[in-house]
Amino acid sequence: MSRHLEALRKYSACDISDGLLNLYNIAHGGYFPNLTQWSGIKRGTIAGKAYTVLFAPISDPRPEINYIDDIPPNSFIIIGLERSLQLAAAPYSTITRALFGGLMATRAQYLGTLGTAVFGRIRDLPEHKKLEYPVFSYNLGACASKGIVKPVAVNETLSIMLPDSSIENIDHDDIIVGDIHGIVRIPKKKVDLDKLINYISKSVEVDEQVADAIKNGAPAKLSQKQIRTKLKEYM
Ligand SMILES: O=C([O-])CC(=O)C(=O)O
Ligand code: NI
Repeated sequence: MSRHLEALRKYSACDISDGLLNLYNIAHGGYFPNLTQWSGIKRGTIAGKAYTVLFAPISDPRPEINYIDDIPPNSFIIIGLERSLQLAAAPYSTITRALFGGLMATRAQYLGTLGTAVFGRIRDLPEHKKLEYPVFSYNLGACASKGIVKPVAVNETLSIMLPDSSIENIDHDDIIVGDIHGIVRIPKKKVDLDKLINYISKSVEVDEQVADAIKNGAPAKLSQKQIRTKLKEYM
């Protein structure tokens, strides 16, 4: 695993989001809302390279592809539905079929994939739990995807609809960090990873100092303001 992925695993999705917002002014700190982590929570933070998979309606002219058998190690599989199938509000998609299941997870894990995030439904939850394979999704489902939607492309940019109907993209090889809070995208085109990781390490250190001050009776707002000024030199 690359040095950057190893380093990012030491932090929470919240820490990464702070860095992306404060250092790069990235919208929403790179966070994609409304995903639940259903399994693999014991593994802690997962940081992998986005391996994007696009699902389209069965009527799409592109043929169905096999995306699962040739995934590079340290990937984070990101499954998205075409724009026309997405909703801004719950349940976030018009598709009730599950896009990922236990057999896919078993293969992904065998290939050294670190986790899967599905902007839609997943099934076979007990299997993901037994594998301790990290799976994130909007919701659960029972029925397979066949006959309704199909995977049509890998490693193309995915467009994900947010609750305000705006669109955020995920590109192939972006770094995706996931934990119990959901997933955060580090856009490879915008971010210097050494600079980001250095900032996050200082920011976590400073937050520990703020926590110590608060435990000793100092007011929270004032402590945050005073102690966090130290971070300016890393920006
Ligand atoms: O059959 C499917 O569509 C997916 C599935 O359940 C599995 O991967 O186990
Ligand atoms: Ni299954």
